[in-house]
Amino acid sequence: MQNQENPQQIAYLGPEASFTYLATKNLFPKEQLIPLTTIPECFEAVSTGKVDLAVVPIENAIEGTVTLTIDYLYHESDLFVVAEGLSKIQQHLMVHKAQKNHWEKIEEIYSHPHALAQCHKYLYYRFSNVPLHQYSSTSAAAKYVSEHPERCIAAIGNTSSAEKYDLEIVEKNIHDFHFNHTRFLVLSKTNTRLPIEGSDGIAKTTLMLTLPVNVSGALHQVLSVFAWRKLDLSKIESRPLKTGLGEYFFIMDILADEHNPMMKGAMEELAVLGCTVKSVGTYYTYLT
Ligand SMILES: O=C(O)C(=O)Cc1ccccc1
Repeated sequence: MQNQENPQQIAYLGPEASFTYLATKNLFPKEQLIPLTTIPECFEAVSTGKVDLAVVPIENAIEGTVTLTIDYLYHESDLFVVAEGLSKIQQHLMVHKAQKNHWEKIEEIYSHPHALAQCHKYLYYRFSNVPLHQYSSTSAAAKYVSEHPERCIAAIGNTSSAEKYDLEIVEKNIHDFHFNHTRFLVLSKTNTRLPIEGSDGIAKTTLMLTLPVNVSGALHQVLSVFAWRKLDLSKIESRPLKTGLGEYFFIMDILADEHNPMMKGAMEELAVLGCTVKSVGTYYTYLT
């Protein structure tokens, strides 16, 4: 995944030291990394060819799906997923060093919405009356705190952010559940998966699917297409089609290669059942 003579340009949800940055740096240690402010900007940078690839968060073990990423994948782009990064996530409370002796009187807390949600119980019991502010990333929040030494405010994020923006970590591991991992997707304009080397070697295919309208048992039929072929689903989730209440598309992760004959058969059978189905690619998982 590296090319020293002609480095690839890889966009990620920045700024530097975000969780996405750490995953991206791990996946692409030799490439040129480009921080962008939002997930839609990452999609656009790949779609318009400004960068070769982009890395965005897709799902957290505590807080669930990053809906913006799923929705952009379905509604707003024709991009493919070419790899997945899986990272352990540890959230810490940090303040400006000038405020380190007053941190128990914090007046405002800043972070990415997923990070705030991962620490919901901690914040509820420890800082119940303190306003929470959503920021585009945990590192953007840390940067903001570093730029306001006169204010008794805090950010929630990782150790790299604390180091990069010279903040003091005042409480460690404040996420509510010990098992805290996030999946990140590597997006590309072409359906060319990253090499199997360094990955877990298990092919995963993500499908986006809509059911035929007003067919009783349609979801049951879809599931049986995979069940009798013994194709293992690792995820199924519905999201609004944005055309009306009760209208959804489904995201399904199948632990099989899209070129596997059983998968090809499944896709054909789904079409015959009246589903619209699109594969956004088969890819491998890399621990980051
Ligand atoms: O805000 C960040 O640092 C991100 O990269 C997004 C995110 C937020 C919380 C957990 C994992 C990723």
